[in-house]
Amino acid sequence: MVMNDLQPILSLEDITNRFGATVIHENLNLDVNTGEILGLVGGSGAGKSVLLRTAIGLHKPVAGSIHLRAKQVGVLFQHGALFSSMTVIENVALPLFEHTSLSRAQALHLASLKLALVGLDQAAGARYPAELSGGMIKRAALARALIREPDMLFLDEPTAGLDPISAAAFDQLILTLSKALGLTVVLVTHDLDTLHAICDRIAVLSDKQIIAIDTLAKVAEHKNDWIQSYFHGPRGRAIIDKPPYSQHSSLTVEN
Ligand SMILES: Nc1ncnc2c1ncn2[C@@H]1O[C@H](COP(=O)(O)OP(=O)(O)OP(=O)(O)O)[C@@H](O)[C@H]1O
Repeated sequence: MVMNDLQPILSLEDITNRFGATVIHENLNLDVNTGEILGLVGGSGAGKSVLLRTAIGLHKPVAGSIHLRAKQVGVLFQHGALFSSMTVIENVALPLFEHTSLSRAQALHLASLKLALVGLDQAAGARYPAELSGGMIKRAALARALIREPDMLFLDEPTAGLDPISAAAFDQLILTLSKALGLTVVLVTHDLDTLHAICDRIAVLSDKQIIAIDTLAKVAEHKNDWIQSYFHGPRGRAIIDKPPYSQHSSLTVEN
């Protein structure tokens, strides 16, 4: 309801994570709004993946609290490879095999619907992961993340390893699905194009905390050194200075 939508779907409060003596997060706070696509950025090793794992309950912080109000969560892990010994459709259906009492036939039928949703046909579903392109594997992994009808998706570097055209197509798929299904999305990325094309807000993880969270344009104005070099280096400038995809009337993106 409206009242619930005003509440963040995810709140991380005063989170501290450490491995041995190494502190990764210290009194970190982050709110994710219902329905938004939030991009989480930060230098290598800043703790983005650990934060994502903390949010979904796979990593227990040494201090702080997590309020996750999503009814169902889907996750696409950074190295979320599909099982090579199973066909693509079996991989997508796997969470249903494991977590529901659906029959095998029912689970496979639902998996085929999810494959269609992400733009993969039956022939792709019948193949083994090694027989798919990188872009198709990402799509299959996304179908698996969607199989239990999540209202929130966590994506760890969804476009890593994709060529620019496949990455742009995957960005647009995430955007379309998010808006069509009302999904809240948190995505960890190094991809400036992704941030620019689909993220409503950007959160910057640096020095163990979220040091900025706002629109791309506003975050890029922040005086922090990492933000300046990330958003205003040669790659960042090209992105910041161009209009979002939605204003590129002639752009078509295909896989
Ligand atoms: N299970 C673990 N045990 C010990 N150290 C860990 C563990 N998991 C992560 N770390 C350390 O925590 C730090 C943050 O790791 P994390 O993977 O979250 O970084 P990241 O921001 O996602 O980096 P990248 O952008 O390179 O993927 C790193 O120094 C990493 O070595």
